[in-house]
This record gives sequence, C-alpha cells and structure tokens, in this order.
Amino acid sequence: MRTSWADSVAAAENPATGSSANNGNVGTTSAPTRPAYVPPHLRNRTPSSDPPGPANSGSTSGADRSGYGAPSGGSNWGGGPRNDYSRSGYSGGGGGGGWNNRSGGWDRGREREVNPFGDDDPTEQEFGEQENTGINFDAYEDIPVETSGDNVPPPVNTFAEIDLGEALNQNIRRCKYVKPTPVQRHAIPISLAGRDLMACAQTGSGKTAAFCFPIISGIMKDQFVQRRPRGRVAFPLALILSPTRELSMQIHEEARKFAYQTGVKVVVAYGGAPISQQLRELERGVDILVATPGRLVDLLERARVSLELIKYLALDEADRMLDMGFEPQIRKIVEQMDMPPPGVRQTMLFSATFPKEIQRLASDFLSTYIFLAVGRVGSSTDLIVQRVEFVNEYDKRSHLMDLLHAQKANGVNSKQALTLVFVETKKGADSLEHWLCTNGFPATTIHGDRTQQEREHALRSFKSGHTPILVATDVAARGLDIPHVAHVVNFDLPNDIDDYVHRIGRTGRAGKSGLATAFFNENNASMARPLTELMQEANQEVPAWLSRYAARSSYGGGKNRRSGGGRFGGRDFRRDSSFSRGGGADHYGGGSGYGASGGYSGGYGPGMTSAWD
Ligand SMILES: Nc1ncnc2c1ncn2[C@@H]1O[C@H](COP(=O)(O)OP(=O)(O)OP(=O)(O)O)[C@@H](O)[C@H]1O
Repeated sequence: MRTSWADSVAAAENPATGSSANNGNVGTTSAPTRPAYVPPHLRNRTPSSDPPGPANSGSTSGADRSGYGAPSGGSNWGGGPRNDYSRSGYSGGGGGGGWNNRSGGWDRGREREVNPFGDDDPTEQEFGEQENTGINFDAYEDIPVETSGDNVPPPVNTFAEIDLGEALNQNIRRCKYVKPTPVQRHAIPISLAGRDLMACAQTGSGKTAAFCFPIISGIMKDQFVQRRPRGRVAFPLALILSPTRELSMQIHEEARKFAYQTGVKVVVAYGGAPISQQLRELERGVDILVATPGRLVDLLERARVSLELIKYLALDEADRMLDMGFEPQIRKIVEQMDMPPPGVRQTMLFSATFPKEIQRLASDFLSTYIFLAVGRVGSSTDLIVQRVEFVNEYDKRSHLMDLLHAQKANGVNSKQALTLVFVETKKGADSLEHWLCTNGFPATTIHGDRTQQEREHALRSFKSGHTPILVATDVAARGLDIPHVAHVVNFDLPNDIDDYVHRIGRTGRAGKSGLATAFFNENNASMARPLTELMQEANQEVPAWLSRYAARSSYGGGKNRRSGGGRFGGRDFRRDSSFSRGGGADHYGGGSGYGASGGYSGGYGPGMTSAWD
C-alpha cells in the first residue's frame, strides 16, 4: 500500500520548462490590427502616474491560539501585495499598441504593477521555482469526458491552440502550466465561443483557470467594452461568486496572476473584512469582481456596485451556491438586481459535484448551455488513497493520536506534509485543537466562530507548515488549494457524500497523490452505501465490514444519492426523462423550464440496486 507521506511529498516527474507548449504565435498575428486596449474604468481619464493606495492588506498580526509559530512571510493568505495598477500603463494609445502589444503604455504599466508571483524579476528562469513543475498529467490522460448540448466546440490539446492573448499566455508560462488539464481543454474553447457552461470536474483538476482564462481573455479582447462611469458606483464586467471568504481570496490571488500585465483589474470583496477598504479598491476601478454572496448583496444594497454591465458570471462551487443555504442570495444577485439576463451575459457554473436537483435549479441561470463532465460527476479522484476505519466515538482522539504518531515516526518533514482534520462542529474543532496542542501536536483551527483575522492567520500558519495540523469545519471543505496537504482525516464524517468528496479533495490535487482517512461508526450508517460506491468508483479497497453496512442500508431519499448518478446513470439532468418536459426533443435546448417533477432517479440502475439490497 502506498504511504501517504511518501506519496504526497514525492515530486512528480515531468519537470516543466515553462515555455515548450506556449511558444506558438498565439495572439501575435492579430495585434497590429487591433486598437489599443484601454480598460473602461480608465477611459475618459487623464493618465497619471500616482499609484493608488494599498489594497486590502488582510491581517498580519493576529496571534494564533495554538501559540505555535508565527506566520511566515510570503504566504498567499491575506497581506496581499498592493494592487498597484499604473494608470498610465493602460493608455496604450497610438503607435499600434494593441492588447498584446508590448510597446508604449502597456510596458510602462507592466513596470509598475506589483508582481503577484511574488518576484520582482519576471523572467522565465525566476518563475522556474514555482509549484507546478511536478504535475503528473498522465494521471488525467484516460479520464472519461462527456459533453452534451448543441454544437459543442471541440477541445484543444495545448494552450497555443487557443487565442488567449500574449499577455495571458505569458502568465500561463509563469504559472508553469505547460499544458491544459482535461477540464481546461474542453471548457476554455466552449467559453471562448461565448457559450454558457455547466462544468463538473474532479477536485484539484484546474477549474479556476478554466473559468478565469476565458473571462480575462474576453475582457482583454473586447474592443467595444462600454465606457463605464467612474465614481462611487463600480461597474464590473465579470462577477465570480464563491461560497467562502478564503476561497474568494484564493480565486482573487489566482486571477491576479493570470491577469498580470493584461490591464484587467481584479478586485475581491468578502465578509468579515473592513468594507471601507474594499469600497476604496472598487472605486479605483474593477473589471473582474470576485465576491462572496453576502458581502456582494451588501455592496449592491449600498448602491456601490452595479451589475448592469456584467458580461461574464461564474459560480465556483456552483452546487453549493445553489443549495438551500445560498440560493435566495444568489437569486437576488442574479435575478433581482440589474444583471443582464441569461443569453445577454455569459454564465459558467463549475463544481466537482452536481446533484441533479441542483442542475435543474441552475438551468434557470443559463441559456442554451453545454454540460461538461470530466470524470464521473461527483466522483473522487483515484489519486487519493481512501481508507475507512471503524472507530467508536470515544476512541476517536486516541486513534487520531496513533495516526499522527505513526506519521511522525515516518520522519516526514512536517512542512511538506500537512494534515487537515475535519470535524462536525465549531466547538468540536476548538476542543480537538486544544487537545492536540496539549499533547504536543501543533494545531490550529478554522471555523465560522473565529474572526476573519484569525481564520486567515490559521490558514497562513498551516500553509507555511508552522502549524502542520489544521482542524476545520466544512468552511475549509471546498476549493482551497493548499500545497502539501498529504493527509485529510474525516474525524467526523459528513452526512452528505458530496461534502466528503470536496473534503478529501483538499489532498491529491493537480496530479499529486494523497491520503484520506475516515473514522466511521454506527452514527455514520447512512454514509456506508454512498461511501462504498464512491470508493469502488475510485478503485479503492472497501473493507468487508463497510460493505456489510452498505448492504444493510437503503436509500430512503435524503442527500446521499450520488451526484448525477455516478457511473450508473445519466449526468446531464436534461438526459433524464423524469426531468424533461414531456420527453420531447428539447432536452438540450438549455434554459429554464424543465418540468422537474422531483422525480430524481438517483441514477442507480435496477441491477445495481439489487446488488446492494
Ligand atoms: N494546466 C495546469 N498545469 C499545471 N497546474 C495547473 C494547471 N491548471 C491548474 N493547475 C494547478 O492545479 C491546482 C488545482 O487547481 P484548482 O484549484 O483550480 O482546482 P479545482 O478544480 O478548482 O479544485 P476544487 O474542486 O477543489 O475547487 C492549482 O494549484 C493550480 O495552480
């Protein structure tokens, strides 16, 4: 059996040169014919060289309760560099300066913009030290892909095949993305063709870039972007919504890298942080707004943001955004404010899981969309070794201790092998963190009762390896991309298999392997069957005792029906007759109005069902 620690820290092969796949002439041929790109918020304005003030600087000093180490510098969490966008840099102006032209104003802008890669010398060699040199793409080669919808644009094999623009291509090289991941291969051409998209791809497979690249590229290329008034109200062109503050911050950091020196300005707004700073940042102009729904509603109600000019709407973790907790806020933002309707704006929904009920809801927000499934909907990646152990409630702490001691005994450098422990409640998180610390294991915690400053500090401390154990509630379950998470422990199993998929997806990312251990006992009986099926799908060894639990349990509805039906049924809900309106030929017409009868089939074929009963 693979050992988690060795696996997770082993750098995969395929060191990237960073330039091989992107040496094509993408974007260069059309430059002379294009007019200069001037971001709309800078039009009608006299160029000036005075830099704006500091952007949201995040927290820096909150002492962690664990008392283990201070956060190291250079972390991506909070404390971000200033969005020091040079105004003169956007002028481009005459002399044939196009959006991919490096002369004139464009270059001046490049000099002044803070380098989000954390290195002031943006040479290819300097970027060679980045994380992504170890991607094992072979892990994704034979992944099944399903698309449905009308006239699906064909996938690409390289970034060079897509006209993203030279500035963006250069950032892709800086990120050491040598070639697109499968979801990027399919989703980027679809989005660039202007199509609405519902995309489902496994955790850690590069969905962020899949929606960021077309948005950035689209804004860069748009010669007819409306002039936007400057002043108290911000008029973003793209809106990216995500369910948690930390995920919004992460998307912002990523998008800033992708948008570096493109002239596209990315701003983030999330709760728990001072709104005044975010307002100042918005006033300076925004092309792409990354936000959590609550803070965005606040900004909209204060009339400080208008969605009138939105051309691109992306929902990350879209199924979470449309579940009962968030749906009213999302509907308010998307349907009841001034956002252009589906068909006028372009909408992209991404997640690793997409229950059919949520697909149906989501179709309200889309127009004639394409459904894309990379891998099985809601499946976990088989890069993650999944173990389930029977542990009674009262034994959980000592069992965790045994695991941690075993890891320590393996002598793996803790900075390269982080452990993320998921628990059910905020109190449980605090209490477990305290217990771990008093037993000599540096731990910190993230959950909804901590201040935003504490949350950000905890993440920085974990990410840097200063505190190699993070005890978390589901607030950390989705989207967070933390290198070196080698082990995810489900100390308390969630009640929903999709939550499990997202939690374990914090390891085994971007082609690397990882380990996930779940503590299972009588209280988790309802999870036995979906867990068993998920593990079988991912070619994991299922303990005999768990199979017996699964055989005893039955589905009485509830949340644990596998997303989209897994391998046993359809994925795109439009293919499921119980969701169609009269079974007509209109299944792929997209849009709203599918007469959902609530007849969720679960996707489990009769043969399969009997195998479990
Ligand atoms: N083409 C690429 N080449 C190399 N690395 C990549 C590529 N695309 C993305 N990555 C890296 O893969 C990691 C995972 O990407 P990302 O966070 O976008 O995954 P995700 O699919 O959104 O995951 P989740 O479902 O957990 O939100 C990131 O570190 C990212 O930088």
